[in-house]
Amino acid sequence: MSTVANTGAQGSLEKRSASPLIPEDSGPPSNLLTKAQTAKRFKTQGGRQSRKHQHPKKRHADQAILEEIESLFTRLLSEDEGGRPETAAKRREFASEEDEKDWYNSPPVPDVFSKLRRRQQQQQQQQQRSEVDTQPESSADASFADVHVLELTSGGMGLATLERRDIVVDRLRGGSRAWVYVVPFVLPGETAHIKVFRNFWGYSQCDLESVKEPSQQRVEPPCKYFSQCSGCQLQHWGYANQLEFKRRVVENAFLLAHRLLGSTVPVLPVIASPQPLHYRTKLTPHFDLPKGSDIDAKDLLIGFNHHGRRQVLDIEQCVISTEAVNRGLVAARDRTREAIKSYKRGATLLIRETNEPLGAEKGLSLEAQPASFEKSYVLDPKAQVTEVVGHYQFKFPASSFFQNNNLILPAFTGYVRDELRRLGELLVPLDVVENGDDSGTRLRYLVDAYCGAGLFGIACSKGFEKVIGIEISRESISCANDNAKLNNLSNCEFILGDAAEIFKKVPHDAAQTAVIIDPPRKGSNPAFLDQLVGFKPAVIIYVACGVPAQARDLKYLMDKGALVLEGSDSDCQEGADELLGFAKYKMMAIQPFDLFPQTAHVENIVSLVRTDLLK
Ligand SMILES: C[S@@+](CC[C@H](N)C(=O)[O-])C[C@H]1O[C@@H](n2cnc3c(N)ncnc32)[C@H](O)[C@@H]1O
Repeated sequence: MSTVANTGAQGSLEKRSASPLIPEDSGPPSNLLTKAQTAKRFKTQGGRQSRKHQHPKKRHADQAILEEIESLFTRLLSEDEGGRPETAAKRREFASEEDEKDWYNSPPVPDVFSKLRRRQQQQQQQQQRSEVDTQPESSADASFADVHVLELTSGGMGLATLERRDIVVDRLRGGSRAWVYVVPFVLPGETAHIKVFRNFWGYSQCDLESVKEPSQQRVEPPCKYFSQCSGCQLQHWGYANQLEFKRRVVENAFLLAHRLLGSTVPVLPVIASPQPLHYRTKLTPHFDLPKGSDIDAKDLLIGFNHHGRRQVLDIEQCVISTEAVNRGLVAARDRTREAIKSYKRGATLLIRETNEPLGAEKGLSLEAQPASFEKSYVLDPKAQVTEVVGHYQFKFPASSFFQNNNLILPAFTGYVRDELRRLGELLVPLDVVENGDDSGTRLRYLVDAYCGAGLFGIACSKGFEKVIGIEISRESISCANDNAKLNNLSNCEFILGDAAEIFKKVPHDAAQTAVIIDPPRKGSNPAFLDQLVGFKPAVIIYVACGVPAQARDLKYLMDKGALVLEGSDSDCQEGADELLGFAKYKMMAIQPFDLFPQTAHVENIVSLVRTDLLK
């Protein structure tokens, strides 16, 4: 099978391979980020710290890609040595800052833009000199190459090198380094023909021209827009392989980026979405309308960003979205086209599925009711949407936050509920501590921080005396309180505010309290985390849609001494938490979930317990 992603002149490789593409005397890009820079990355997930004084190629490079390259090299070395990642630290450093700059300033591929300019100039000169031979210079172009894909980044981009894996490992072992090509829509182990379109500090961004040696794991993408639409990254990979890839993404984020885990807490296999297609309950296609343009409705492009172009790709159907959402997409496109004259600029449309339970009496719990729904869609952002998760109903405005894969939500919330029960049983029962008898239960209170419309607080409320949620969106908090009433729950209260403030408002004994946190993709922040471990809840369940940010937050707790790894010295410092003013936690499980099949996104749930309360 050979996939052609782009058409374009096939470049000659002879010219390129004649010169040494990878400098012999070169070291790995091990010092791309200093410790201080890494610390500053806390502020944003992407680590966009001030780059004013950096070299332009480094300033514009994607820091996340640089880290992934670093992580890949570290792993290649450690795998090769059959040992722990730490062994990679043996690599030779650059001799000097100048040495480092020189290497990054002269990538093994020439500056593609200056080359293009030179070629244009040559062509002009040639045309001026001779009117007879107008044949342009052959498409021999050093920006084409065949590369070997070693791995995918957490965003699903291939990291490839000119040489095969074993030669790259040899180079790394010898203290040398390899230039990396970042290529979309490829798989590990494949050989791809690529075209470089931009060079950065240590890597080149490429278009995929064709797959020369496909992986056996490659499958036919189910969507005709795949490789043009920027929405999905993994449709060309079998679903089981996607799941294993996501497990490794979590493992790498924890184990390698932050040396967080040691080998004591394995990352569990990813829990799959019940359906790898037709699961998405919300779509937000958009269209552009340049100022003053008088576009014909039939020519209007409505869809998603075209991969690698500043252009909208017209999308008629989306295979990862539900059938109701696809019906809504048709209606939204028609409606927009009909009303095109009323738009002055482009806009983003909203399509959201709503699941009205059939036969459910309004305001009653759905317990014991048949699970049949009328699935329809809404296009108005203010329209009320209903979702049913297990025995609970949730209502919220179409534009506000709610998880977008409702098929997996019973398993997702059920896992958190089971984890609360399981961890509660691992703790010393309350009355043993208080009265010396063992009849009491430990976890009586639940805090749901970043609670949205109350999903986790409500779904896990059973068995808790009191649930308190906090959320910064006024709209969501009002929905959360309404949802508690809708489900006849009198033990739930949702408060408007910043999550970092919640612990001042929790009147309950921390040693009997579990906290669920589910922050946005950028993760939490030191203010919240300090208060969290200062409050000292018995159990913490951290739900994350941004795994790198989650790993960073846990590393913060580890550096602070609040998260201890099994066997580490701080594990045995009895009572130190009393002096320090925060509790110490142990990681009990790392469970990823696949809420977004076919894309590179992964959700991850980490469970922590207070070490001094463990039986
Ligand atoms: C990933 S969503 C999770 C919502 C909810 N747990 C769910 O699963 O439906 C994150 C939520 O955090 C809220 N949020 C963001 N920053 C916050 C802050 N500083 N304090 C409280 N809530 C915040 C957002 O409004 C959003 O509803």
